[in-house]
Amino acid sequence: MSTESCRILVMASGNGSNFQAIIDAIGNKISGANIIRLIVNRSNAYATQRAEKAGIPWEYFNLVSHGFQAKGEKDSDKIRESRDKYDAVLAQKVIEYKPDLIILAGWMYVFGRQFLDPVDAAGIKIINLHPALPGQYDGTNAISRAFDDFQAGKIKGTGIMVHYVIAQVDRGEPILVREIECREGETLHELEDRIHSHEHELIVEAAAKVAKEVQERKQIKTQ
Ligand SMILES: Nc1nc2c(c(=O)[nH]1)N[C@@H](CN(C=O)c1ccc(C(=O)N[C@@H](CCC(=O)O)C(=O)O)cc1)CN2
Ligand SMILES: NCC(=O)N[C@@H]1O[C@H](COP(=O)([O-])[O-])[C@@H](O)[C@H]1O
Repeated sequence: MSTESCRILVMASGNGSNFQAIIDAIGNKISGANIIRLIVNRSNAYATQRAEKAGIPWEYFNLVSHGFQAKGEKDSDKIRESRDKYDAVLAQKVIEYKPDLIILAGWMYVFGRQFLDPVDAAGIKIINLHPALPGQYDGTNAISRAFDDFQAGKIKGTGIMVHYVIAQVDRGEPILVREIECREGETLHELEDRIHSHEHELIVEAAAKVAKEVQERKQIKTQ
């Protein structure tokens, strides 16, 4: 029986070290899956270099650079309108590539329903890597916020998770969660490095888990 491969599309905004972890795991820790494309929203994202080296097609698609929002726009209604238009076009773009799974690996843009609803209707799952425990430090700068709270004696540790993506930021169902202790005397940079090394493991574990579920679902459909 032919095994249907899970088609993975990755979205990133920066360095792409988690994207690299996924690339390196394809064919071993992540079986029956292939990365069909990378989409970035920052032109200087090093993740694009990683895609080039790996022979993975990539493209840059940005809210301002591609004409959806005027540079420096401050009007909230215009911003909402431009984000909705960007989301709708991005959704159609992604759907045309026919991924089974979208992995947000340091994708620093909040999707609205104009993206989420069409992608969901197309049966495409979206998962996100976030450097915090469920319900803790939603949004950006999660590691530095946890570091500050540890320094202030408010927490003893933090963690990371991979979760399904829903409209409410970082509140989707967790897939995998890993607690990470904070250490006295550790610098923010040292904590960030330690967390990133755990992330590279967790993102691969989560991608493998979801890709397997997708494969099984596709095999059932072909029977
Ligand atoms: N609808 C959802 N969109 C996204 C989710 C999600 O759970 N639901 N996860 C994020 C990833 N993320 C945290 O894990 C995150 C990334 C970025 C932001 C944010 O505030 N972005 C700002 C721009 C910030 C910047 O450019 O530096 C914005 O979108 O205006 C919050 C959370 C991905 N999307
Ligand atoms: N809220 C989302 C968020 O903070 N994501 C974080 O961006 C970094 C991307 O690193 P990378 O570009 O080296 O993969 C990772 O630490 C990831 O958890």
